[in-house]
Amino acid sequence: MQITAAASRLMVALDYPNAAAAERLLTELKGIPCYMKVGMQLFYAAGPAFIERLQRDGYRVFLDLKMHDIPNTVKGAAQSIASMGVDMFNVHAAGGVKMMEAALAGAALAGTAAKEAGSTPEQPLVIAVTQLTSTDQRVLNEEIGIQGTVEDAVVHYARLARLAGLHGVVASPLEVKRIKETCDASFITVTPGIRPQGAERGDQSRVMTPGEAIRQGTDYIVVGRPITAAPSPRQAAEAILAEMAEALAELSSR
Ligand SMILES: O=C(O)c1cc(=O)[nH]c(=O)n1[C@@H]1O[C@H](COP(=O)(O)O)[C@@H](O)[C@H]1O
Repeated sequence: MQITAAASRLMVALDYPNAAAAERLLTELKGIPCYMKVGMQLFYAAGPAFIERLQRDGYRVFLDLKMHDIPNTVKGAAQSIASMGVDMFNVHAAGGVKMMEAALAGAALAGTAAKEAGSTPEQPLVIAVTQLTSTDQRVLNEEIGIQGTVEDAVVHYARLARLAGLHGVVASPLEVKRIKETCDASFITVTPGIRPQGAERGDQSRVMTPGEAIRQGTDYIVVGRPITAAPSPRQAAEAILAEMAEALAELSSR
């Protein structure tokens, strides 16, 4: 039971160069009812056909294209994305409130068009990337040019995303508690930067283990290389799910 609950909060990042490579992981993970995240690498190579393929297998899909452009362009792109029927997509909060509102407006237009065509689609969840989990304090202050702490910068963007009417944000698990306190417990947090004990960080700066992230109260964890680069992706995913399930059991017994 807890494993199924854990799987519904796990988003596997399908960061692969083509559909065939992603297919191999899907075969490995067959039967695990997790979310699948399609990012720029796979989407630019495999396109909407791969989204449809995931949907045919019943997967929920997070299309992670991190849009950041003028509001009119984002509105049109959001309409195109939402018309694929994905469950979630994202934009950069750095694009500002008007741009985030435009993403919602574009998604709504896709919903209206689908209704006129006779179907009743669910509106996708639209979330905003705050500060990338690869960004550390030095990069934020010296390169991006935002002063103050990473946590304050993340919370500032989370506030803007909420103001724009978005459903949630992408942040590291380290910021989840403050985001939930500031915005609302129901404001969704999607947290990459997940590294099981002893796993390589790679380019991630703000990291936590799967269990710790769940204990922070995050809604979804995003995991790529700790699963996709593991000798046995299935075993790696099952170990992560077991860790998540244990943390969920602890939370529900509190
Ligand atoms: O929007 C995202 O999904 C995202 C935001 C962020 O701040 N950090 C981040 O790592 N991601 C994505 O989450 C995944 C993390 O992958 P791993 O570092 O391999 O676990 C990648 O697909 C990233 O593109």
